[in-house]
Amino acid sequence: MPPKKKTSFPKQDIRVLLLEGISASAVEAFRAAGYTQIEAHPKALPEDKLKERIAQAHILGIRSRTQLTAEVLAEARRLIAVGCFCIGTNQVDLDAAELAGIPVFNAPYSNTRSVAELVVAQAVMLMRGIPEKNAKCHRGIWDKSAAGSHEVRGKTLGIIGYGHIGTQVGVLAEALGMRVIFHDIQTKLALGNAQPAAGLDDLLACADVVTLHVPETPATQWMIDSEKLGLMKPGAHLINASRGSVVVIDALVAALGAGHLAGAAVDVFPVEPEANGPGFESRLRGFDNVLLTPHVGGSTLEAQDNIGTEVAAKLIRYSDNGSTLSAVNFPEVALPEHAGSRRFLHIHRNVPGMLSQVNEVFGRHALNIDGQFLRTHPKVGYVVIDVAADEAQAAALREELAAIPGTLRARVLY
Ligand SMILES: NC(=O)c1ccc[n+]([C@@H]2O[C@H](COP(=O)([O-])OP(=O)(O)OC[C@H]3O[C@@H](n4cnc5c(N)ncnc54)[C@H](O)[C@@H]3O)[C@@H](O)[C@H]2O)c1
Ligand SMILES: O=C(O)CC[C@@H](O)C(=O)O
Repeated sequence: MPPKKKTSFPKQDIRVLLLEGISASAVEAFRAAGYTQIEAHPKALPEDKLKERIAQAHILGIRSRTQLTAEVLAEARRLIAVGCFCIGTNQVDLDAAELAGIPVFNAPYSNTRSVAELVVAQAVMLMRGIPEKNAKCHRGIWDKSAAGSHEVRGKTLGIIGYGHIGTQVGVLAEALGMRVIFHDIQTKLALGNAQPAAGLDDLLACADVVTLHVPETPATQWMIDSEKLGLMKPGAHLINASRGSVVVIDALVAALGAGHLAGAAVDVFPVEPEANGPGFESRLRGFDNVLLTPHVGGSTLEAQDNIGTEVAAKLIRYSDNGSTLSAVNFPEVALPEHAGSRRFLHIHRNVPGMLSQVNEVFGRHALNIDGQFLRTHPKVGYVVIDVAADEAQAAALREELAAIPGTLRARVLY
């Protein structure tokens, strides 16, 4: 049998657009998989440019800066998948993407160790008063004093959000002799000697250092406000390397200004600059006892390299094979290889009778189905059908599938 050609998506026609300085390892992965149209930008694009570019892209890679709103996604007529080359996916309207038939992938683990290492280092720096001492030395002031400077050993670290990062922070902190308590909305296996706190307020009242590791959700938005900061121990420290929307900055400024908190380390901000260079504004600027970093918790070469490979592999697998395993917004289907068959992907609104209409299309062509895989979410269904169709049949079948009312995306692989 002659080798089957791809009918609707030859790889050389697939345009991959990577924004925000995604690691070169992603470009290498796409190239190694046979993709040739790969464009990588070091920055995020302004919204008007993004709308223009997303209309042409088949695969889009972003980090935390690019906002994929419903309005932007409405322009994404050709887009088959989005890769968030990071953990957070709050920058994407996941429901709108799903309803447009676009699976979104991320890298849930690859930068977690980098964040955990930074946070533990920040806890040590804050407890020693190093941010002020560093600032004073830069101004030529010698302040050799132990006042306000403490070992972390024996002190209490309170972790809010005991997930992939929070648990690693706890393990590393215990290795330094800290007592670890945590608060999470889910029941979590406590690692080492960590203990769940009786609740958020209890954690805030007990911890010498509080560190935030929650995702951005409606419940975590502005979760640390003046009331919660007021519950923290006088002289305690706050670390936020989660999302800028979790802490009310004006409230933190007030708590620091009043001397209620001894210091803070903040890596994420409610508004972050679009690109590197001047333009970072924050009321926290100018506090010697505050460590400010430009959202670099996960920015190590090791993490970025791994993320590039991991997310590119997920996008390539979906593009080549249709697997949506680990998509964050989409019915998950883990698919075998499909040598010897053509593979049709049909993404549709999850309404009664859809599967029978899909099967009727194949029935009309008197084609036997080699394999069928279906998963649904409340609003969206994803069915994959393997059939031994020739190229002309495949093109006709794809058109007929695309014409079924309620179809969101219809593709044929090879
Ligand atoms: N600064 C950075 O560069 C950087 C890097 C990576 C991740 N992050 C941020 O860190 C967040 C956490 O990452 P992760 O890998 O640990 O995620 P994760 O999903 O493994 O853990 C998050 C934990 O928070 C808990 N949680 C959710 N809502 C909560 C609430 N209201 N109160 C208490 N707990 C709650 C969840 O149950 C979960 O256990 C990410 O969502 C991302 O926004 C930042
Ligand atoms: O790389 C980024 O832009 C985001 C890093 C981090 O916040 C994440 O969500 O993984």
